Amino acid sequence: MTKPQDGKEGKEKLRVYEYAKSLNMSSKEIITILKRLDTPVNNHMSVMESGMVGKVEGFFRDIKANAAAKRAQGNTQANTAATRPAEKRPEQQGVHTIPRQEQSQPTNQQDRQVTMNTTTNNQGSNSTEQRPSQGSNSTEQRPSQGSNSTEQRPSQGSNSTEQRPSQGSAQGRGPAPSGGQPRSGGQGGQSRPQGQGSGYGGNRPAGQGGGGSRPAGQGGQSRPAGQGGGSRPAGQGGGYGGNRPAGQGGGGSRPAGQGGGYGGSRPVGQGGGSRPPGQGGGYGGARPQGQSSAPSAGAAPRGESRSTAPAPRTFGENKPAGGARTDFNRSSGPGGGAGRSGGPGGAGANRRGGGKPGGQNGRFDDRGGSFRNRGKNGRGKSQQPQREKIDNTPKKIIVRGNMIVAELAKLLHKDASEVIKKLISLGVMATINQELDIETIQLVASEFKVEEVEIKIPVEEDDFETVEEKDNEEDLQSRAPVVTIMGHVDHGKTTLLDAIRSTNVTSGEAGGITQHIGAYQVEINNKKITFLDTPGHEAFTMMRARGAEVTDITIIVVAADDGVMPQTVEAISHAKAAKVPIIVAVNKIDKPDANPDTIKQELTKYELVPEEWGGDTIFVNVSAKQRTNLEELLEMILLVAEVNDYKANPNKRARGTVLEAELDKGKGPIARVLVQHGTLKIGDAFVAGNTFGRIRAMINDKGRRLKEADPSTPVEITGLTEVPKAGDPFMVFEDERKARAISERRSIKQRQSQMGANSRVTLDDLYKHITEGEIKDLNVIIKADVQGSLEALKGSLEKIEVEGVRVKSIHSGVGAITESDIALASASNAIVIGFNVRPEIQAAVAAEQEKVDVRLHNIIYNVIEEIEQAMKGMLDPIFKEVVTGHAEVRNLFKVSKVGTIAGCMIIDGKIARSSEARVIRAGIVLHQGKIDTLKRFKDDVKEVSQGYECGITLEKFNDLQEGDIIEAFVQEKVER
Ligand SMILES: Nc1nc2c(ncn2[C@@H]2O[C@H](COP(=O)(O)OP(=O)(O)OP(=O)(O)O)[C@@H](O)[C@H]2O)c(=O)[nH]1
Repeated sequence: MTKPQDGKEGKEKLRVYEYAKSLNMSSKEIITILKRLDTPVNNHMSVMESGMVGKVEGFFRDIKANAAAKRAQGNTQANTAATRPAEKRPEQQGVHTIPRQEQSQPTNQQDRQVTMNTTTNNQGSNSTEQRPSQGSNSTEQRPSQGSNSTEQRPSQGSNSTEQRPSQGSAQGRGPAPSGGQPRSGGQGGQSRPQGQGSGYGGNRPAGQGGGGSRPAGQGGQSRPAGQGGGSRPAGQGGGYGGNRPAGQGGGGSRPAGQGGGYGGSRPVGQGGGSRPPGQGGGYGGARPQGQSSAPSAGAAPRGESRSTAPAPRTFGENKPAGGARTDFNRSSGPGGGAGRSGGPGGAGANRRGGGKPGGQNGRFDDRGGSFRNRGKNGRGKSQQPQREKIDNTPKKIIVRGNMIVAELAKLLHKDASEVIKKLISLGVMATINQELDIETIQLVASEFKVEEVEIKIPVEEDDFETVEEKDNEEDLQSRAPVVTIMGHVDHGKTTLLDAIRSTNVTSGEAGGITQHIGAYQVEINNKKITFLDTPGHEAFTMMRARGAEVTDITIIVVAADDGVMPQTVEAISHAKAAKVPIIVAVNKIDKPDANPDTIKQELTKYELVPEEWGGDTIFVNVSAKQRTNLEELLEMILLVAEVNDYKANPNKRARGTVLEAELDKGKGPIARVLVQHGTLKIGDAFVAGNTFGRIRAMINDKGRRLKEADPSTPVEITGLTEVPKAGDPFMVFEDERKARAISERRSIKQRQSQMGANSRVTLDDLYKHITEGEIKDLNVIIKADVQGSLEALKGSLEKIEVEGVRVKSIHSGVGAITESDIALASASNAIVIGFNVRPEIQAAVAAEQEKVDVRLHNIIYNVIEEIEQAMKGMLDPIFKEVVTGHAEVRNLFKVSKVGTIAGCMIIDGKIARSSEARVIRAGIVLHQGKIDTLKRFKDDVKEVSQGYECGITLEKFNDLQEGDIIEAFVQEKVER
């Protein structure tokens, strides 16, 4: 006997997936079948060991055989038993009866077994049906059966394996009288002893046709003599056409129809000979074109079914002539070769290519276990109510953002491969792990006929401060403006705040003792104004740097007797950077030397031009001390507020900003917050920064307990679990649990981001920001040692323009770089340029913390070049200055020939003999050069660390003074 499979295997290693592909099946199906056949494999890459192919083919054959047998059985029964109406399962009708029969037949005992089997059955039956379709009438009937099996049986489900077997036996044909033909349990694919049943190939070693192994006549037992293997020529084994020697085709010898199953697979001409083309039930199809056709006809006893009809579904048709589809088929293939293993028999056959027989091809579906009708329904069934392909595609899907193909497939109840195919048809080459954007998801969903795709992008509640809530215009109501008072030291900010607070308390609360809660409200003309209690631009900018935009209006206080001072200018810069309207309060006009007009004049330099001079800045002359003109100032604030129309929606959960917070011995953590949106209520669960809590109590600036606080109201709250920070965002959530979860996630995120890179602009990544369009202006803060350098530098920098990006000086001043400069840079995404000045210690620390880029220079040309190159993306600093330590000059010793020796104390870090040094006096760099000598007592040393005294002399510089700071630094190579 030929063992086609063997032959094939001999050529090359056949892997499961290849084999599956050749059968147009999935690897999973083959793996499942192999498992059932007790020859499990690991995965789709496993090699199909010798014999496996045969087993699988046998398995298919058996299925075919079963189907054929069933048919035969049906016939027989029809003839005989009235009891078995089955036979008459004409298409539809069979329905009723058949089921019973089958069920009745083989016991259900083993049933249950796997739907797969059932499936198989179906297939078998299907094939049968199809044939019929092609073939004569009888055929059709069967089909019906087939169909029955498919759909109805399901119910029988149980029948599965066993039944078939029974059918198998049935195939044994004829006799299989009483359905009982006891298919010996054996028959059922797996359960059958090898070779028995009409030989469900399954157990049989590949290539051994059932015939071979079957004891004569077994096919057994059930088969009537002649039909079963017995009658078949050796090797033909139950219908394994393949095995049959060419020409032998069981067909001939087989009683009609029986050969059934196999015929198809037989090599051309062979089995065919005897069978009518296409008959071999499922197999006919399998035959390479032409081959099958040949003989066939008539031969098949059941001429009916197979009869003429060209193997209908046969794959054969689709396949290239002669070429079998499956590998094995091929092997035996074309040559019409004698027995190719009927091979793929039934199932296989069904599947092949177009091959799927009239659609019925059943398919094993391990998953569902159920039979899936794939193709179009076979003709044979034409009249039968086709079973609707179950379309389990959901009508609506909810998309919560991008997802990968596998996730989408799951959502659509599809195989990933189906989705991938669809994507390819849409021109998108995707892999199973490829992420799809929402648009593509919608497209694919519509291709699968999903009626509705709901997009639900979850709101990023963890970063609630970044979420801008849009309110409907009709929900908005006017709110009090929030005002911050800024100005130079001693110009009267505090006095002004106090004066306003004490003279303009809300009506009805006059005389009430105001509490310090970070802000307070006054009322004038029945309108409220909220003043932030912490004057000064540092606090203001600190808030901004933390992302809190609290202030609506700023009041710059300038003492009329003092004029515009450095901090006045800073305050103006900060207010402008925040794009907040400015009102100038010229204070201390009660003083005899007060000269408000000079102030006005000076401020025009900063683009603050009074209205009477054609500008748009409101100036109000006041005396905080004597409470003069305070009302006018308040009215001006209301005027600005009116123009800007500050509004908020009070009818939603509250959001705001923490103004101050502390741990109170009696109350625990308390926070003073400004409600900015919505209404805050007692009992509300909230998150403040990285902490959370539930409002236990609220008091306002008059010390009164409140139950609710609407927009622009400052309140002190208790009920926190920890102390938040000033500037922290505050928001109410539906419950405490959620608030806790969010606060925890925020803490984690904050820790992570602190470890991560900074997002502030630096000269090193400036070009990237520019090219990405993130930057339109390069904000700079310039500090210089003298006004002249400052102006020169500022003028030169503002002339630079690269690719439409310009340098914008948001603040400039004379003196050391202060913490306030860093805060402003941080809040305004600016870089700080120091010309011949150094950062104050606190400023250096703040710059480090806030990741503000501070560039220190002493040659204007270098500054310009550095900025220009950075803007062109050419900046490639190779070295970066690293300050290693500072020494304070405590004593001076003048030694002739040596020069001035500075007796120093290392106040931080260390100073190495090899490092460079600069001399700083009051924040100004006086000298920069090399260290000449570094001694501890009389010894030269390489370096001296913090806390130790030492003697330092500098090259070419002797003009040291006590109190000077010697800063040591080295140039380190920077990895870019
Ligand atoms: N004559 C006069 N003196 C005033 C007026 N306003 C404030 N002063 C005085 O100016 C001094 C400084 O006033 P503050 O209110 O402390 O000034 P500040 O701007 O808050 O000062 P810092 O808090 O140090 O920044 C105090 O002695 C006040 O009494 C005013 O309108 N007229």
